[in-house]
Order: sequence, then structure tokens, then C-alpha cells
Amino acid sequence: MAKEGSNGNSHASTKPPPTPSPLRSAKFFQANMRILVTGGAGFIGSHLVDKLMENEKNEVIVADNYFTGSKDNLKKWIGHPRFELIRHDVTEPLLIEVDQIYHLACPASPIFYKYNPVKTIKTNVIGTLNMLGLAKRVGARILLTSTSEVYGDPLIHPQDESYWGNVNPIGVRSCYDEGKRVAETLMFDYHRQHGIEIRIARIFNTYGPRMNIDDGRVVSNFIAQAIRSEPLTVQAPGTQTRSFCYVSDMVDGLIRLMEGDNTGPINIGNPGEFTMLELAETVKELINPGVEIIMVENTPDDPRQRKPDITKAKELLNWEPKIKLRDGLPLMEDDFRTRLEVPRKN
Ligand SMILES: NC(=O)c1ccc[n+]([C@@H]2O[C@H](COP(=O)([O-])OP(=O)(O)OC[C@H]3O[C@@H](n4cnc5c(N)ncnc54)[C@H](O)[C@@H]3O)[C@@H](O)[C@H]2O)c1
Ligand SMILES: O=c1ccn([C@@H]2O[C@H](COP(=O)(O)OP(=O)(O)O[C@H]3OC[C@@H](O)[C@H](O)[C@H]3O)[C@@H](O)[C@H]2O)c(=O)[nH]1
Repeated sequence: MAKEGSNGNSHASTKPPPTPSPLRSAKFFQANMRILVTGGAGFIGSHLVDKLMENEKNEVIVADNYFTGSKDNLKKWIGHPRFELIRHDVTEPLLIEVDQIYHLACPASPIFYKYNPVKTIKTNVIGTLNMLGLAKRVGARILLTSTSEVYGDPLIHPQDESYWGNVNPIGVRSCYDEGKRVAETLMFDYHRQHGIEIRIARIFNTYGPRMNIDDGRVVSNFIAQAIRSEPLTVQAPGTQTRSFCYVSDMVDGLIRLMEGDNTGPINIGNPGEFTMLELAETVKELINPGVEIIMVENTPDDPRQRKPDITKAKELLNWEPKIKLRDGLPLMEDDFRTRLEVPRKN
């Protein structure tokens, strides 16, 4: 059994985890590991599904309401005997039998999570409660994809997991960042009160193929704009920073966290830090040197700086990102060119 609370903090559960299904200890039955991925039709979720499906001992069930995700992201698995896709909203209970739950369901791009903020809060709070209820009933281990946004507009830099954050509780981003903070609280309360095996990843900005072209996040915006020869829209002042992790590195980190002994929270992200102006210059240089860069208005409460301290991920998960931004952007460009039907010129 995993040593819960072995992450160097004082959150150890006082209770043993609920008993897993008898299938886990069956001697003769060749049971597969049944893994639920909520939000599995989305960007990170679909890459996670690809990786989990590589293991022939895994059965993967995706539950998604397709708000920002798409069946298209999973088309290669539809009809596969070890794969199942359920149209399901996590704000409703789900009664299935599983061994692990990767709980990703939640819109992640600011324009989508602000579109219906009350629904975003329900997804984070009621959705996480429902998935914890499922984990408790069947004795499953559950991993939550939390976010660097729990640090708000951080006053310490880089951010390590001991930082409690600087978050506006009543702002337009609060449905997401406060929603994720409550989701983390629920995870630890279920762990302490009911002995549930939990894992919390604090994900920093992630990019890669399959992001929605009109997703609104900065990397997808800049790449689509550069390919379409439209001006790259840097939101003022342009000196705000982010740290960008390529999606295959992210998926590797999430699986290591799930399989390891540490509850987290653990930052998973790439510490390479860029201003938005630097990002625009890099995209311009790599994809379309002729494109214009323009400054546009920003949105309220935009964090001014963000960079993960990944000491804990290195020490506890033996994980660090491998793909640099300059190597990841062209991989994403290929995917965007295919979907936008704009081939490279030469
Ligand atoms: N991509 C990032 O940079 C980033 C950073 C930090 C945290 N995260 C977290 O990682 C997870 C995945 O992010 P992503 O970038 O793949 O986003 P995404 O929007 O591509 O994927 C989210 C998926 O969740 C589904 N979904 C949304 N609400 C749902 C609901 N109520 N019921 C069922 N399904 C629902 C969507 O349809 C979509 O398929 C999210 O929890 C997000 O908060 C992502
Ligand atoms: O076209 C654009 C879009 C965005 N930006 C800027 O780029 C920066 C990053 O913005 P994004 O919308 O990509 O993402 P944010 O970092 O604000 O939020 C993200 O953080 C981590 C996750 O939880 C989510 O994926 C998302 O909330 C911001 O400073 C924003 O002002 C631009 O300069 N131009």
C-alpha cells in the first residue's frame, strides 16, 4: 500500500484507504487496471489517454461533456476493446467500477472558464466531490489536475508548493483559481477523513498539438496568428511571464505522480520562463518572420509572473521536462498547419 502523507508535510491520513475491488487481488483472473480519465477528450486528457492505452494492461474509460474537448481527439481509440467513451458531465454522479481516476474535467482556457463562471465553479466543486465519492465507493486512487493559478498573482518567485498564493476571491478568474483551491481542499479532506488515496498535480502552462485553434490561450493564439499571417496579439504590458511545458513531458509527470507514493501537491511544469513579448518574438522568428506584433488590452487580474520551482518533482518523482520551447513550438506548428490546411511555403 502506498505510504500516504509521505510527501514531507503533515497531511497524513489517519484512516486506511477504502478496500479496492476484489479483482485487484484475484489470483487467476487477468484483471486489467481500469482507469477513468475525466476530461479525456480535451487537450492534455487525450494525450494522457494515448499514453495510458500504450500499456496493454490498462482499460481506459473517458467521461467528458465535450464543452471544450472533442471526440476527434480520441478517434483512434473509438471502437478499441480496452477503450470506452462516455458523454457525461462530472457535476452529475457517475457509478462505474474503476481502480484509478485522473480527474481533469474543467475548462482550462481563461476565455472558456470565464464564459459560464458558475458552471466552472460547479465543475470544480461538485465535479470533484462526485469523483471523490466514486473513489471512496470503489477504493480507487484519484489524481486532481490542479493549477499554477492557485498561486494567483504570486508575490514569491519562483513558486514552490509551500506558497499559499495571492488570489482575488471575487475576481473574474476566481471561478477557476478559487474553484481549484476548493478542489484541492476537498481532496485533502477526503484523504484525512476517509483515507482516500489522493494525488494533486499543480500544472503550469502546457502547450502542444491538439490545443483548440480558437482556444484563446497564448501559445495557440500566437501560432495560429503566425500561420494565418495575422498580427500576434501581445496583451499589455507584455512583460508578464509564463513558463511553458510541452504536453508529452506533462503526461509523463502526471503518470509518475499517480504511480508514486506522494500525495502532492507537486508542481509539474517547465521552469524556462519567458515574457509574452519574448514568446511573440520567438514564434515570429520560428514560424513567420514577416508577421507584425501588436499590443492589445489585457484582462483583469492577469498574473504578472509565473515559474515553477520543480525541486519536489525532481526529488520525489525523478521527473523533469525534456522538451525546450524552441523544440516544442515547431511540433505544435505542424499540427496547426495540418488542421488549418496551410502547408509550409518551401
Ligand atoms: N493546459 C494547461 O496549461 C493547464 C494548466 C493548469 C491546469 N490545467 C488543468 O488540466 C486539465 C486539462 O486542461 P486542458 O488544457 O486539457 O483543457 P481542455 O479544455 O482542453 O480540457 C478539459 C476537458 O474537460 C471537459 N469538461 C469541462 N467541463 C466538464 C464537465 N463539467 N464534465 C465533463 N467534462 C468536462 C472538456 O470538454 C474538455 O474535454 C484541467 O483540469 C485544467 O484545469 C491545464
Ligand atoms: O493572445 C494572447 C493571449 C494571452 N496573452 C497573455 O499570455 C499570458 C498567458 O495567458 P493564457 O491565457 O495562455 O494562460 P494563463 O497563464 O493566463 O492561464 C492559464 O494558466 C494555467 C492553467 O490553469 C490554464 O490553462 C490557464 O488558466 C497572459 O499574460 C495573457 O495576458 C497574450 O499576450 N496574448
